[in-house]
Amino acid sequence: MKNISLLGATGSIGTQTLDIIRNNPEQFKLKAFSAGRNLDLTRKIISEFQPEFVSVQKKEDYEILKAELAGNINISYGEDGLTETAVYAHSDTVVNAVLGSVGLYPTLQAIKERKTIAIANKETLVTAGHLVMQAAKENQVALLPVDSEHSAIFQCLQGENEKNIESLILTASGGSFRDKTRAELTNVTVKEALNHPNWSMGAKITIDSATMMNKGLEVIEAHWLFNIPFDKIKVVQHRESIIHSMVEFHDSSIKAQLGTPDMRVPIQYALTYPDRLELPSAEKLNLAQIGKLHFKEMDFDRFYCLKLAYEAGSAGGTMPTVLNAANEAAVTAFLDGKITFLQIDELIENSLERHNVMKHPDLETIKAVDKETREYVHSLI
Ligand SMILES: NC(=O)C1=CN([C@@H]2O[C@H](COP(=O)(O)OP(=O)(O)OC[C@H]3O[C@@H](n4cnc5c(N)ncnc54)[C@H](OP(=O)(O)O)[C@@H]3O)[C@@H](O)[C@H]2O)C=CC1
Ligand SMILES: CC(=O)[C@@H](O)[C@H](O)COP(=O)(O)O
Ligand SMILES: [Mn+2]
Repeated sequence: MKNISLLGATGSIGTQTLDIIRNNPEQFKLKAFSAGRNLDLTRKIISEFQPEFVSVQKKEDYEILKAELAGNINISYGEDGLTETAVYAHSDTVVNAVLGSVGLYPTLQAIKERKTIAIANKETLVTAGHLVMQAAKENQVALLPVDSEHSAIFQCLQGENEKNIESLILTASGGSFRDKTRAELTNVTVKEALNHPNWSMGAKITIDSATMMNKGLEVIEAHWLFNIPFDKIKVVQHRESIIHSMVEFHDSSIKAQLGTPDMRVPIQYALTYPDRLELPSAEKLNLAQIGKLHFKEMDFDRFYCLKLAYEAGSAGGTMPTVLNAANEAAVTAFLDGKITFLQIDELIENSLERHNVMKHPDLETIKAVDKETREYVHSLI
């Protein structure tokens, strides 16, 4: 039995994780979870899973729940509450499915408590991958990828020696606007941007997918998870999202992991690794029915955010922290209707250009750079 703390239970990854827990009561028990502002779903999760601990984002929601639940469950709130969820004493496994770099500190604390970490929250690895990987190594904690591309690479690497890797090849669907030219992006709407061709996901990652920043964040995530230099991490456009990613070896052999686009597969694998469980509701892949798969070279001028991410990742130090914070602030502004789609890359590029990189930043420096970058982006909007 795995006892689970779930960060971001009310989100897209969070609710799919709950599906897996629901369908495998002998294997998994939800001990603690965090939510953001969705109180209705929070109540439903408490009622169905009867956890011991819950945390919400805001104090006012905490007060409401506290009155309703009358001492039957431990409740907390805010960033402290997220960390309390992550380090909850009766949990051995943390699924980090919260959104954004707010997930960094809880992850570091959970690692110190020697919890196994299933990580979907890529912003945490982009913001301070060096701190997370160092903490995981020092505490001998497993960091299991949930992101579909990284799960694919992780699966391809089973039984392989990392010294034989030639390159990692991440696949990119191209997102909502993949068939538009850059000029055609001038007047696109939030509603259009939220219409991903293959995946049903939270709003922020769907916009990241449309700008191709999602793949940029994933390149940096892969660099940290698999300890591979940036010049050995490639991206290829693949519109069907059937091949989730590949590993090329020195002898020119390439291994790929395939499947229909369903995040429950990588979530479940992170929870059962090195074993597997059945997932009866997952649609089986029928290649004969699909007939053709398509691949295309990445165009770095068209998908400018991917270029920015490679540059920030290669510069290292605090540069990826700036990339992530500027992107989080710009995407929120786009979703709120305050800026246009093409202003997202502009704001990120401005933030990167003015930043003097600091090498080997500690947690306090990371937090300060993250905060200062968000303030800078807000000052430009
Ligand atoms: N969705 C997907 O298929 C994939 C997602 N990922 C990554 O997983 C992470 C989660 O993505 P996704 O599930 O799509 O996102 P969602 O927006 O659907 O869910 C985010 C979750 O985090 C909570 N949350 C948001 N902000 C805060 C905050 N400041 N404090 C506390 N809780 C907060 C939300 O609460 P509430 O809704 O209650 O407000 C919700 O539970 C991201 O890092 C994303 O990049 C990676 C691969 C695939
Ligand atoms: C499901 C998942 O892992 C997402 O990160 C997905 O990969 C987004 O697709 P694209 O970024 O390739 O459009
Ligand atoms: Mn992904």
